[in-house]
Amino acid sequence: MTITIGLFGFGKTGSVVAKEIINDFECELKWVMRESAMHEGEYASKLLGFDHSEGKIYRIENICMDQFFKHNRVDVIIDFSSSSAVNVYKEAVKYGSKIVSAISNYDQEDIRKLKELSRQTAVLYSPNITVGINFLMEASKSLQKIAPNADIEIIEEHFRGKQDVSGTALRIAEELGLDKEQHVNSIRVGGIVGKHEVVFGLPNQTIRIVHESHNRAAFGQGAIYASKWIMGKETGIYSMEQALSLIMSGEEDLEKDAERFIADVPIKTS
Ligand SMILES: NC(=O)C1=CN([C@@H]2O[C@H](COP(=O)(O)OP(=O)(O)OC[C@H]3O[C@@H](n4cnc5c(N)ncnc54)[C@H](OP(=O)(O)O)[C@@H]3O)[C@@H](O)[C@H]2O)C=CC1
Ligand SMILES: O=C(O)C1=N[C@H](C(=O)O)C[C@H](O)C1
Repeated sequence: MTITIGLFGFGKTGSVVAKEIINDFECELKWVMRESAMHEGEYASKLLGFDHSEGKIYRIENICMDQFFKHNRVDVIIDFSSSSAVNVYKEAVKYGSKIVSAISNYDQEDIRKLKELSRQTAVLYSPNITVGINFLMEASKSLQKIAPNADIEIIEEHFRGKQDVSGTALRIAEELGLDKEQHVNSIRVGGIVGKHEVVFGLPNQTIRIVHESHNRAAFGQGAIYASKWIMGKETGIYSMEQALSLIMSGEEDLEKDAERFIADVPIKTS
């Protein structure tokens, strides 16, 4: 069964996520929503070098919310745009769409609205939607149990233009019971896609657990994994940890799932 997807955001990350969705045989990109008029009415697939037409681009201010979602219903909305988009896709939920939000730093009112939507549909929210960062979180929690007296610092590194503190790093601090203001250290240099390091300081040695996203395709693969997982879920709010729980518990073979992440998925030609 093909999963139909509506994508919010076609920027640094959304444009790469769109390519991953188009490349996935089990998914169909129905539309892309963006803020500016750039490429409005064109197809994301054509802009990304495909021959076929998939993922028509719309400008958010030019759509009639209710009519658009009524006539362009999708199974899952994936959000790589901004905090405020939640005010828009609440209309889509009326037509049964589920939500996978990757927005890393919601403002308080918008995160409340997102949680409100989870009363009507299944919502998965993750500030870092890669499979690997969830392994880092589990490993860090395990190490903290083994070495409860270690000093712990979190270092997050991103591209120079990233304004906000990494939502992932804040989540890691929360999971480890650390003061987010005191123990998250941000570095902004060059074009770093995303690196998170948890440093455990012991009297005579240091242990570091590091996750690095080398390509924004990692976020697309994580969002697609989450979209496939959420299809079978009832109304409620979910995390990426929950979506990966079978893999994390060893009950599911990552190798089997890793095919989605590491195999060269043949590009659609039709
Ligand atoms: N959870 C995760 O693992 C990850 C999360 N992120 C998060 O994804 C978000 C986007 O990151 P990034 O791609 O670097 O940002 P960019 O600024 O490069 O792209 C943002 C995109 O969203 C569009 N946009 C902004 N506001 C709206 C809106 N209200 N409705 C529809 N479209 C909108 C913009 O439109 P236009 O192009 O027309 O201006 C643009 O295409 C950030 O919150 C970032 O933290 C990023 C990577 C991984
Ligand atoms: O803005 C980004 O690009 C990223 N944001 C997320 C965050 O703030 O944690 C995740 C990823 O590291 C990339």
